[in-house]
Amino acid sequence: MISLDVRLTRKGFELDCALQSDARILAFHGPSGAGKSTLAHLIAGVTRPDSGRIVVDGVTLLDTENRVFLPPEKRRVGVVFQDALLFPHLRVKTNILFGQFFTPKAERRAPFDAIIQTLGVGHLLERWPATLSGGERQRVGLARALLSSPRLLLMDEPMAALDHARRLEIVTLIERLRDEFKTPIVLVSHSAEEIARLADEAAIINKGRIVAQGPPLDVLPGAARLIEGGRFGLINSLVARIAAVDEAYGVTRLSHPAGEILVAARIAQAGEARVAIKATDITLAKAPAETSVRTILRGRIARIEVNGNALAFVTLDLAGGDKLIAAVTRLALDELGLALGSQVYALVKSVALDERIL
Ligand SMILES: Nc1ncnc2c1ncn2[C@@H]1O[C@H](COP(=O)(O)OP(=O)(O)OP(=O)(O)O)[C@@H](O)[C@H]1O
Repeated sequence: MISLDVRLTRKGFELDCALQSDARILAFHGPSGAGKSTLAHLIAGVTRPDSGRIVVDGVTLLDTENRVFLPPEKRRVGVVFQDALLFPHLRVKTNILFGQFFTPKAERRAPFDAIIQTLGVGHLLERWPATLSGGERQRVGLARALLSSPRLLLMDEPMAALDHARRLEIVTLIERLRDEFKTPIVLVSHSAEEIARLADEAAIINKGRIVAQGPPLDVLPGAARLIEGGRFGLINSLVARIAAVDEAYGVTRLSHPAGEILVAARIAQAGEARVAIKATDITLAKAPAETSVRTILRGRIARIEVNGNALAFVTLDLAGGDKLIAAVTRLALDELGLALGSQVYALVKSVALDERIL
């Protein structure tokens, strides 16, 4: 879907990035000032590199050697930024229709009605942008971007300006866009939890370089040390089957191949639920002892990533195939004699429904 190799020098900042990806959702992640937005701007065409090449979906957007530079409006890269920039003097409907303005008629594949429906903006069409809430503005911005039948949807911190409820709404929406419209997405995000939930691949950018690329759970632990407070942001996201609601105690039991998960809430829905488990809320044990912890998952240590000096991120292969990352001290690992390949139990003190965390 995307292949790029670009260089750009600014005063005090040098970017030199090469990557290839076929991910449905590729995330750019890294510390502030690393160059994530700059890379996004290079793909969108609003910034020119000193040299390089960018190909999306087989179309060359930029090739300095051969003097190719498609201007932003010809790239068909749908752009959604933190603050959806809508034209204030145009009603919502006209703002959305503007999306296809630069798309040649023959290439206008995006179904207006389906987009309006998926994004739930039908009732907003006659409104003025100034009267919309942040979440509504974001949805209108997305509708406009999708209507351009984009080869790629570029989202730069689309959720940063939203509160928790709106954020969840947009996360769910992005999942639907990915599944229903099949538009590849590049998501710039400083939130490890957002990436773990949405992306199938993450590129970690530090000081203008891509320092790692791979499945989120493989590369996020290494990236956590680059980011202030990063270790607190690592959250696992597991899907488990709702087995029973215990009305007397107000808890819900979920069944996962690695063990039972107990959520301290009544879950009204049936079927499956997605739960969030913070890496720092996990204790590792060699055997499940008598404790108050009620979520105990069986796994094997697949990877140990030392973070700074004291802390280690331990990736477990859980029974059933999921991965789980725990943040524990290196001291504890050594004292327990835990190493690669060890069988362990992950004791989880508090499990939340994913919806509450995001
Ligand atoms: N228009 C610009 N002109 C000059 N320098 C810029 C410009 N935009 C960004 N920079 C600089 O380029 C570097 C990379 O910035 P960029 O915005 O790409 O980082 P980022 O990873 O997106 O950071 P953040 O997470 O804080 O948004 C920084 O040193 C920044 O100060």
